Amino acid sequence: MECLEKLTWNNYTREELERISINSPDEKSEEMVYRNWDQIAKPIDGMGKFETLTAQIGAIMHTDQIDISKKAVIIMCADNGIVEEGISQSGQEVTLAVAKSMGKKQSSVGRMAETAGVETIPVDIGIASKEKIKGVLDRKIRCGTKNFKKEPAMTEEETIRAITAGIDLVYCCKEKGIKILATGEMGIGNTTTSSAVTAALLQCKADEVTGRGAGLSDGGLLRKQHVITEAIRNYDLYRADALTVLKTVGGFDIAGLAGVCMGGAIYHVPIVLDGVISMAAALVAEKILPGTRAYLLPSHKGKEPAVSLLLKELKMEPVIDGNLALGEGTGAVMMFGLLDMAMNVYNSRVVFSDIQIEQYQRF
Ligand SMILES: O=C(O)c1ccc[n+]([C@@H]2O[C@H](COP(=O)([O-])O)[C@@H](O)[C@H]2O)c1
Ligand SMILES: Cc1cc2nc[nH]c2cc1C
Repeated sequence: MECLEKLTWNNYTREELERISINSPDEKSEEMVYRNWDQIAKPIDGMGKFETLTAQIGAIMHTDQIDISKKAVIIMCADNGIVEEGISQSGQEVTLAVAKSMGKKQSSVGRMAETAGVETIPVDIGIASKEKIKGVLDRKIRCGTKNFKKEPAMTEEETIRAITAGIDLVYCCKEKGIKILATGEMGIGNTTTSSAVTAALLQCKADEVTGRGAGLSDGGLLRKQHVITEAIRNYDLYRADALTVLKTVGGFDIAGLAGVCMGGAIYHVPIVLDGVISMAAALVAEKILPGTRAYLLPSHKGKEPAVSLLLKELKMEPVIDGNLALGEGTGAVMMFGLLDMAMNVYNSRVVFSDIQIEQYQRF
């Protein structure tokens, strides 16, 4: 646990961060996982997407002897200055309240994690309060971002510190014996920042990617779309690089989660993505460190409109299509439950000879 108590890394400069190179996952291990699945007494490809996902996990871990028994969800909690513009149904105080509940393992993700046997790691990366929260790791960069309608949300130095915190947490979790991680977040206003980042990076219109978030009136939705459109125009974001987009209209939570994605790629830890905020962070990570995508697994196709475009861009096909819009890492933790079932089949090694049947051959 000690490693998790404080940041163990120095911060990067932009140049140092961009110079990190990501290796591809191990194709031999991937092939071996597929071969093992074929030996199990079941129809060929019977486990569908779970065969692909577990082969990806094997490739990331460089083994076909897959162990994902120890799992955790890293939940980046932060506030967003843009909330001043009336783009969320909820007030900023909700971020602190839910983070406190997470510290007691009582929020939605806490209950789901209890069912799935997953550790929750809530992180204060920028909640708008000076309060130390029990059960929540302190990686606060600042008490909330600036209102991006008026000025960039973060400085470049703050953005890179948040990314570094995410990378560092993956390292600490790996040291602790955690084999696979999920991403989660809590932050009122973060569907606005995620939609803005997505629109800028995918060069699409705000109304294509902007939804009602945690529940928003028709008027609120129009305001949200307008704020994003104006920011893209005023900061010329269709022509900006990913780090600039992130610092201008993103948030500490998205930056921290982009760091978690990068950490997965650097330390060979599979990262299961949650909803729209996690996916926007994944896109940022892939743009800054190409190749990161291969270390990321989708979990669910959520309700926010940006999700479809993000999934297409990241070339991901999630298993769960639940219209979820909860965040906190709930969809990713749900996916852990399904992966555990798939792994139980895989590791049981009940092969064709066990049931006195000749193994099917692929044709
Ligand atoms: O994960 C998602 O896809 C998702 C979709 C809609 C809302 N949320 C959660 O709702 C909060 C953001 O909603 P909003 O309307 O304040 O931007 C934030 O705490 C997210 O965890 C999350
Ligand atoms: C209560 C509440 C809980 C949440 N969890 C994630 N986002 C949230 C938004 C609200 C409003």
